[in-house]
Amino acid sequence: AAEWGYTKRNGPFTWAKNYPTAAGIRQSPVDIDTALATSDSSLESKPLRWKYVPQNTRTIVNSGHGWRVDVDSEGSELVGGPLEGTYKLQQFHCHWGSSSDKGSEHTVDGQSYAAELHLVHWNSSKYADCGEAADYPDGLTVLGVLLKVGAKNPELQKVIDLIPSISHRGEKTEVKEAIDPAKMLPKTLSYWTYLGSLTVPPCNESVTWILFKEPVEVSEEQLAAFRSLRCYKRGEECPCDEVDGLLISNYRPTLPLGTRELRECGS
Ligand SMILES: NS(=O)(=O)c1ccc(S(=O)(=O)NCc2cccs2)s1
Ligand SMILES: [Zn+2]
Repeated sequence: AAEWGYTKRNGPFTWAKNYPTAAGIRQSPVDIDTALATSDSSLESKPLRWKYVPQNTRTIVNSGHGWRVDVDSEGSELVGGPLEGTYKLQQFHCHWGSSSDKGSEHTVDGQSYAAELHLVHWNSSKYADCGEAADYPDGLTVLGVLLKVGAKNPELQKVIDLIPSISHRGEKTEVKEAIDPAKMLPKTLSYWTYLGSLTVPPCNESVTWILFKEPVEVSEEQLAAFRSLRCYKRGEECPCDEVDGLLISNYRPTLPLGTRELRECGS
């Protein structure tokens, strides 16, 4: 079957054909209608806490759908806020658009940001690994960080420096200079949280989303580097009808929140 992607032929509006969950009622991303958000004292009473081991960022890979930094989960942990138990970091990656007026997956009161960073965690209190956790409603938690155009982001620059060596699908390389995921998070830790899904096929409805309110800055040049990734393998012809197979856009448009609760913590 033709591999899913982000073009007219294989993009988000075609995914439900091969991945029926993509048509579910607990899908992500969503538009954050800030007027709908309810503040919840139980969230305020259990501050979100994380611990990452920068030396455990192992490899960066071109998945064909973007770049992804795979992490050795050991030593990491995310607890508190809406979470029961302990979650461990599995990987982090990003979504962007063909120009900086769009590219984030979540929108806030209808406003898109230039990109969105996702730190993917799995419930190590209940499941053996990320793959198993992805099949359960409380299996995964993704920390989302909205990226807006501004100053060059020094921590993300360590990722950008590696992009030329993973220009084509399937290419991967060691991350030699440790990347600290904690340094990519905003200063203020206010967030929105709701129950959703993976934003790529198989779109498992197993994600507790935690989206920070404060955007983090990234430069236009850094966004341009993301768009230089190719969605096809070296030596193969370009399958996608994207301008010479460049991954210029890899965000899923928003889905309805429906009857789901949207909670917030912090102003
Ligand atoms: N945009 S997002 O944060 O929702 C992600 C996209 C892909 C993710 S994954 O690489 O963790 N695969 C998820 C898995 C599927 C099956 C076993 S695990 S998480
Ligand atoms: Zn993502």
